Amino acid sequence: MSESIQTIPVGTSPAYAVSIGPGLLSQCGQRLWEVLGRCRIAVITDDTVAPLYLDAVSESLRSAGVSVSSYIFPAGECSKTLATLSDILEFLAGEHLTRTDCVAALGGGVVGDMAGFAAGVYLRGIRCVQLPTTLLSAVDSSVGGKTAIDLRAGKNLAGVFLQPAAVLCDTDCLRTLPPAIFADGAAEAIKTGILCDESLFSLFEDGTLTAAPAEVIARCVGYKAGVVERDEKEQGERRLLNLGHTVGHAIEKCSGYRLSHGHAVAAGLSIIARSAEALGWTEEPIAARIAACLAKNGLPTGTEYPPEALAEAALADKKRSGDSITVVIPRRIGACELKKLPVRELQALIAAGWGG
Ligand SMILES: NC(=O)c1ccc[n+]([C@@H]2O[C@H](COP(=O)([O-])OP(=O)(O)OC[C@H]3O[C@@H](n4cnc5c(N)ncnc54)[C@H](O)[C@@H]3O)[C@@H](O)[C@H]2O)c1
Ligand SMILES: O=C(O)C(=O)C[C@@H](O)[C@H](O)[C@H](O)COP(=O)(O)O
Ligand SMILES: [Zn+2]
Repeated sequence: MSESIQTIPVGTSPAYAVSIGPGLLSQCGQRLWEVLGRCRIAVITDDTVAPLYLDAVSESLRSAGVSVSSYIFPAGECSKTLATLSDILEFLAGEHLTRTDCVAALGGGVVGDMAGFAAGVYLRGIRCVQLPTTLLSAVDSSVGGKTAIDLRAGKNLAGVFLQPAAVLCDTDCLRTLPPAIFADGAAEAIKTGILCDESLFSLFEDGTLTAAPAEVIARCVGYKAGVVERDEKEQGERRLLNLGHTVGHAIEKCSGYRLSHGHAVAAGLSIIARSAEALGWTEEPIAARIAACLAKNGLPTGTEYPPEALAEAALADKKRSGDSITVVIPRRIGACELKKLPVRELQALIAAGWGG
């Protein structure tokens, strides 16, 4: 194995490894053979990623003796639907994949969530591997086993937990990302810094990623792996990973999913930081520093959708339980906490941080 590849173990049951470094897609055949053994692989990808990377993946798998087929759907959040899930499931069945076979998600978080969901329910569950190609999928969505589709009622409202059998994160893929899509990943990495690591947050403060992306990816994955090992099914601590998402998901829904997840989460992070500070819940002033960091990375720090609309959209949040909702509150950069509120107080909480 190459020296420049870092490997992070994720101690869930079953356990798996996240490999991070250059050239991994062209080595995926050999690497996946070692993890999966003899099987057929159905590669699920989108129509932006396919022309860039599908040939390299298919060729590598075939030269390792793996039989490959592929399914391509239109890129973007608007494909994260029951209709796409149904099409993927019909494809897997039409290809006669069996319980010993595997789905490979080649793409960003949308492909990862769709392919993971399909693998999790096809034949009541077959294996899945994640081949993330966006910064967001590298730092966040390829690890931890959440999969989902959006429903008319809200974001990510149906899904299953399915830990991948392996994650191969080829950092060369990040070179073809348009700046706005790179920024989406920065939003989740900045979130991770606010959750656990001020020095990770600081890497983003001058607006250019000064550390190599592989280092940032490894630090984000290392933190997420620990949280997921302790709370795989989100009974407690894992809810912290939703920092900025109660408002962020509401913004995505209000925009008709035209605003990207990363951009919406950035606005959600800024709003909740301003709210927490205004209500005296932070240990020190943090909101201006968080907003400046996000803005330096080309991300929004607010939204046009009013607090009433956001609070209404947030009623579908999975951290709601009856008349209560648990929100993630930043205390300082590097430490956050969960706070349970009556749902009726959510609009006032959002309003406290809404203006920029
Ligand atoms: N499961 C989880 O834990 C988790 C975590 C975070 C986010 N998510 C989900 O992930 C999704 C967002 O993921 P995303 O930001 O990767 O969006 P995405 O998957 O829509 O990718 C963004 C765009 O980039 C294109 N693209 C992908 N790789 C590329 C490359 N290397 N070069 C050029 N273009 C490329 C895609 O085709 C798409 O058009 C949301 O649906 C969000 O809910 C899930
Ligand atoms: O892995 C997690 O747990 C997260 O919350 C990571 C989030 O960045 C991600 O967007 C996740 O899909 C949101 O989860 P949801 O359960 O609120 O849909
Ligand atoms: Zn997210």
